[in-house]
Amino acid sequence: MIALIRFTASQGKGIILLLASSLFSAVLAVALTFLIGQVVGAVPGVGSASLSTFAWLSAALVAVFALTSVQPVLQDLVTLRTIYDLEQATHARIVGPLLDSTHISHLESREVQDRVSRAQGIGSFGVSTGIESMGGLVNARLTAVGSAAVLAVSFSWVAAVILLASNFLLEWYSARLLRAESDQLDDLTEEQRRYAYLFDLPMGAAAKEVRVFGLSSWFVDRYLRVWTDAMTPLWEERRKAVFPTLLIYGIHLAVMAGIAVVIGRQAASGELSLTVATTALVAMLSLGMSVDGHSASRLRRGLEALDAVESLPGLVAKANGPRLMGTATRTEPADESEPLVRFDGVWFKYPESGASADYILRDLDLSLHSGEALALVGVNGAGKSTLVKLMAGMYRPIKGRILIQGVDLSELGEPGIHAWQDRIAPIPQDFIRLPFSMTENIVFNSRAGVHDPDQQLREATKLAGIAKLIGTLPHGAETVLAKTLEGGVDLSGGEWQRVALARALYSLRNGASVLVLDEPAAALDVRGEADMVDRYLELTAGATSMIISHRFSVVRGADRICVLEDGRIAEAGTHEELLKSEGRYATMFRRQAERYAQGAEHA
Ligand SMILES: Nc1ncnc2c1ncn2[C@@H]1O[C@H](COP(=O)(O)OP(=O)(O)OP(=O)(O)O)[C@@H](O)[C@H]1O
Repeated sequence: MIALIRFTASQGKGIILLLASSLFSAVLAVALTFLIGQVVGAVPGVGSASLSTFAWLSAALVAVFALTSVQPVLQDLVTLRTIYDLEQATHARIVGPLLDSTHISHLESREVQDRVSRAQGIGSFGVSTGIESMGGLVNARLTAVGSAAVLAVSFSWVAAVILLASNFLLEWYSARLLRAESDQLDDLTEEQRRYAYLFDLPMGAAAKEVRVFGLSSWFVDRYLRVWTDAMTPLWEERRKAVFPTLLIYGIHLAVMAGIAVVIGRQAASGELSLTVATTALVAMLSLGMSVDGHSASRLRRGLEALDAVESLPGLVAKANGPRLMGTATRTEPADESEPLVRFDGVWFKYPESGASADYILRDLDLSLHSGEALALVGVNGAGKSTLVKLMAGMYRPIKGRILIQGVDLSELGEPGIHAWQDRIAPIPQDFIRLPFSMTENIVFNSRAGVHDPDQQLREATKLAGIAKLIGTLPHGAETVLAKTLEGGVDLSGGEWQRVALARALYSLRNGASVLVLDEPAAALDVRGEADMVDRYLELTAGATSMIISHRFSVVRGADRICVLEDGRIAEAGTHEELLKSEGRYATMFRRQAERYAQGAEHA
């Protein structure tokens, strides 16, 4: 609770307003109780009060009643503002540690994913719902205390204590019920991710395939099955709880009815005046209805969500291995003779792949020299993309070192790794496709400080072969690349690949010096591929480059080609040298060349 208040207080005055508003609401509830009794007792002809006293009391009652009616609207305004600020702050605290790290192991960690789900609030019971409930709970508690005091003073402290005990029983029970339910939901974070994924997929990434293969009903069926399987135990628990719930609520109602009967009898026998009887009855009703097990449970969930938010940075750090304590930020050469990148006896397998999984890279040695155009080939799953991710410092080797111009990546602190990552201009296989303009897709936000960014953009798009395409777009380079947005267009896979190439070339002209192309021609047609081959040297001019491709036409122009096999570099040399040595490369190249030749014959 203290943590929640501290967190809310850190977001500004919202918490003070929220608590003040709850206090005001409780004061109004008690005042209403008191005034109803007084007004009834002062009705002309019933009590001894004068007409003017009755009029004043009635006016006060109407005023309090009016305030009671307006108060929820004010409370909503305060709550909405506070919740809005809190949701933003919570979101920033969740996303911050996930995005801040230079590594990405945490994004593949199930433990981190579960913690993120909890931080966001499972079953939508998050930090902000907890805060919202805190207001309701404070209100309920103060109303209960005030009403119990009025009941004790006006009627009987025994009745007040019994009703408080009944309230407590009811609250304890409903809180227990909700706790059991939310604990069950906690165990379902993976299932929730699975059905959320199945829900999004047919409307997003797999929209086209789902339709072409007629998978719509299969997806709906699958989604419902996963969802039903996940929810069935929850419903079963709810079903089992029906009878005990009726029983507990029945006891509570019986207690209230019992007190009402005693008050009524004492009023009828003249032991209680009409004012006191009415005050006691209203106080009893107000106390009996101030039970709020839901707010208490939601507050507990909010605290748990806050706990998850606060522990997330530690868990992210744990998933990425010991924190980078290195202080080196330099990635400029200490020794000019050192290669730009050197893998030195590197062993690697993915952190989440388990102890029994085989290593993907095994004692790998590889150097990439400044200004060199290096190509990496190997069969599917050989570990080429993995090697690039390691080179970019997104994962750490399990054994061995990766040196950047003589400096071990593990000796660089986070700023050093950031600086190194800034020097890499990549086109990964699953490159980013932003639903923004063509310009934003290429330059991101890096126009500031760039000399003549428009000219640079023109050069990059020309070199990537999309200058003509931009000319045909309705708003030129400012056209939004998403059909679902107004004025937006959809690009073909090959066109997107050229946009990604333009992005890499633009960043190469603005500080980056290492071009990494992972299957850059995968979506290009024959002419596009030939064009890329012809201009390979032009594309990589002035840069150090690493190109990965299964298309040998693309890699043959590289200064050096390395064959990755069984986790290490099995062969290395120029295209001609490797052909001459009649090894693995030569076999793969000839097989592909034959297929191309056969294809040409049949064409
Ligand atoms: N994030 C990951 N977590 C666990 N295993 C992974 C992950 N990414 C890749 N792998 C596994 O690592 C191995 C190497 O994958 P990688 O993508 O590096 O191969 P590749 O040589 O680039 O393959 P391709 O030519 O098909 O692109 C594969 O067995 C793959 O299943």
